[in-house]
Amino acid sequence: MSAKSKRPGTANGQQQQTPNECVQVVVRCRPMSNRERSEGSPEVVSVYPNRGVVELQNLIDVNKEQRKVFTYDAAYDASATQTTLYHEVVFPLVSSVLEGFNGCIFAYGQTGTGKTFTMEGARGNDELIGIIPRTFEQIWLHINRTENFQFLVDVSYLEIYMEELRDLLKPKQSKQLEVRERGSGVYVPNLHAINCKSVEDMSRVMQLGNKNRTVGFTNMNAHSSRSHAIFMIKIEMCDTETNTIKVGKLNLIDLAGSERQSKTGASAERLKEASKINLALSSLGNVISALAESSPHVPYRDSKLTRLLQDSLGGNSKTIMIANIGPSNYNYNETLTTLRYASRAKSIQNQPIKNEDPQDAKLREYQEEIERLKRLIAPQQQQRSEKQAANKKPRAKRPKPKEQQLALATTTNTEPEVEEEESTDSEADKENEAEVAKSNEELEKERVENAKLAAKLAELEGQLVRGGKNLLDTYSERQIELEKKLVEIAERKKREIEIQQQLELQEETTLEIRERNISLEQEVELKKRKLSKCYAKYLALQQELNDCKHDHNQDLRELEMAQNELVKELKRQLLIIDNFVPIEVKQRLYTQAKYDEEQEEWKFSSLPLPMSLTPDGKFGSKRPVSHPQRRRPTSEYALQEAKSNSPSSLRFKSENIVGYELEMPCRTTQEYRTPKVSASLQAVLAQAMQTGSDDIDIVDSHTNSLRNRLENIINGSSGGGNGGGSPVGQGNGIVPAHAITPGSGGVGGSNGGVGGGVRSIKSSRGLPSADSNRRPPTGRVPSKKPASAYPKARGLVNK
Ligand SMILES: Nc1ncnc2c1ncn2[C@@H]1O[C@H](COP(=O)(O)OP(=O)(O)OP(=O)(O)O)[C@@H](O)[C@H]1O
Repeated sequence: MSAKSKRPGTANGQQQQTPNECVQVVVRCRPMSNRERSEGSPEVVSVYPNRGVVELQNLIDVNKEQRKVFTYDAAYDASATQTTLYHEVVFPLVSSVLEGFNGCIFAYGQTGTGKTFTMEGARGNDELIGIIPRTFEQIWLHINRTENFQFLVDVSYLEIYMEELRDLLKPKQSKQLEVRERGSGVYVPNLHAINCKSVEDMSRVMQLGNKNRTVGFTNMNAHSSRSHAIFMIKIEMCDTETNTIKVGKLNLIDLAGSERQSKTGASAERLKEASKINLALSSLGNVISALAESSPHVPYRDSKLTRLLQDSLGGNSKTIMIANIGPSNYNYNETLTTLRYASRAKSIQNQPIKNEDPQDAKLREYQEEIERLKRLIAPQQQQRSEKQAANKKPRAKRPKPKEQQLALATTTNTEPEVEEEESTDSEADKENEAEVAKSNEELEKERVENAKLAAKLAELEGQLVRGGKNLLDTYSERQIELEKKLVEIAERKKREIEIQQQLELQEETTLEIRERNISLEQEVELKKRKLSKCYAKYLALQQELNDCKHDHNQDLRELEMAQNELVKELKRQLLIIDNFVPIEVKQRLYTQAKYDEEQEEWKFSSLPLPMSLTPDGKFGSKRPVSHPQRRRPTSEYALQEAKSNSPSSLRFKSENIVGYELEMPCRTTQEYRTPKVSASLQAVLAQAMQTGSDDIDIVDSHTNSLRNRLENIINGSSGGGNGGGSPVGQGNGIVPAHAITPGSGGVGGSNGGVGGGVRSIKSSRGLPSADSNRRPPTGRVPSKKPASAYPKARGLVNK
């Protein structure tokens, strides 16, 4: 979704738009850790809080630019206290939230640089409490001071662990949490919210959530956050005089730290976590870069984290990014990356909106419900009291026909029938009593109903907090004054930094203007200087590009390593499945396993147990029952299977593992195959073997020429003597090694002809003779040897 296309609508009530506002970026550098000190790693970060400047020194590569300077909205060194940071940076933002704006503060940085310390603080030390608990105090101080206002404060707490949303206030909730979008921004349906009425209530909720948060040990941080945690506060405020409602939402985010696997010493599980953390953080980096470059496409949908931060980055929220860094040279590359992202984030523009009279305000709903309940209860109470009064009065006897008769009788002086009169009287009394009992019953019912309504009314009214109630209980006047002064000082400091930065900028421009007005010669000089400046900038950019490439490659390598680890783990598990899980079970598991695209994980669909109909007509399990006389529970089925010889019964013979045959490794070599030798040559060889000689040398594999040469040798054995003119010396042929001597006629001096494809085949007797020992095994023709004295008719000559 593009940054421009994504603007919250005004469908739900009025949303007052204010001018665009940049994301406020603050850098905080923590002190050197004990480990860094003991390792003697030098400090390479210099912070100039008065100018909002951070300087990073490069001690690693002398060929690169030595100092890198970054400017931010504010910069804090190791000496900055939690209170200073809160008053100077966070206080104004929370004040805006209390006016009905959306606000977001997120801590970003490498692992172990103090994100959790900044957001939550150190537990058990009031001076060191972090931003989140301090916002509780500011919010309730404001509520307790504000008269004629009703407040409704709800708190939620969630984490993103391995790309999955988890409700930290209801960790066992089975419903899958999702990020959704509507007119007023992103939200998480079904996320549990707890109503709070004091600082203590909110602290309790925070502690409850922290207990459920995923943390772990790494080499870089003993208490490392393995998830991104988001603490959400929603404050609805109603002006009781004008009856207008405002809603302020504050998201306080402690991100998990980016980390290098090599430094954190991650195990397989930590590696998976780290790769998800790094992926989410790199998608956050991509969103920041896209927004900074006003790219038409902003990849919010790449991760759950960026989806949740959609309103805070390029959306309708006032946002503060706190970039945490470490001072040591050991973390130079990570610090540089954080400073670069922080620098880019400065140019992200948001369009904060004031949420006035939103339709979905719970407070309005509650007020309407309270009114309705009040309207219901009041007339019922009146009716009840009337009824009660009526029941208490002695009931006037109804004018009965008999009384009328009596009256008539007195006037006419006739005698009434007394007996009849008495019986009708008692009947009327009975009727009266029944009526009273009935109305009492009705009254009781109404009373119970009313009590229920009153309880609901009390509950709803209890959730709403009236402002301006117990100001003096919470803070004394002097404290309030002090707070005001602190905020004023913070404002002044902020302005000072701004002025200082403007001054520096103006100085630069004045210098440029002055330089512009000088002579031509100087202009050349100026241009040269400008050129060198540009060149330096170009070099710096090139350097940055190289660094980015290097970072990218490193990320890639780490991902590959993570992938390798995962593949290894997968192979191990497959090996276990292949060797230790029975085939039927394996097949059943494979058919049951389904990949859930949405959750990106495998799930088992449960298959019903095989059921059969028993003789008495009931369904029973097919699973065989255990045999009673066995040492360990064994089913009938297993016993039957054990007796049979089918391959599947192996698992029932004894223990599974013992019953399986070993899987032998596959063969990687081939059987030795004797080379093809022509029949004639074989015959010759066989003949030669019969001579009982030790070694025979055969030179060349050409059968025909072999035959020729053999014949030559056999026929012209006399020529084997001195000066025989044999063709042997001319190249290929079977050469009786001893026959080839320098002095042997045609052979002499023609050793070159014997070279090339010389092969040596030993006789089956294997061991070389004493003679052969003397001969070099290279197949080269010995230079001096006596002429052969062996029978020539056989074609081969013994050594
Ligand atoms: N400004 C600071 N002053 C003193 N100590 C600090 C400061 N910042 C961080 N620390 C200490 O550094 C250590 C690591 O801090 P913390 O756990 O907050 O890092 P983190 O960035 O949240 O790490 P992770 O991403 O692994 O969760 C803690 O012991 C913390 O007390």
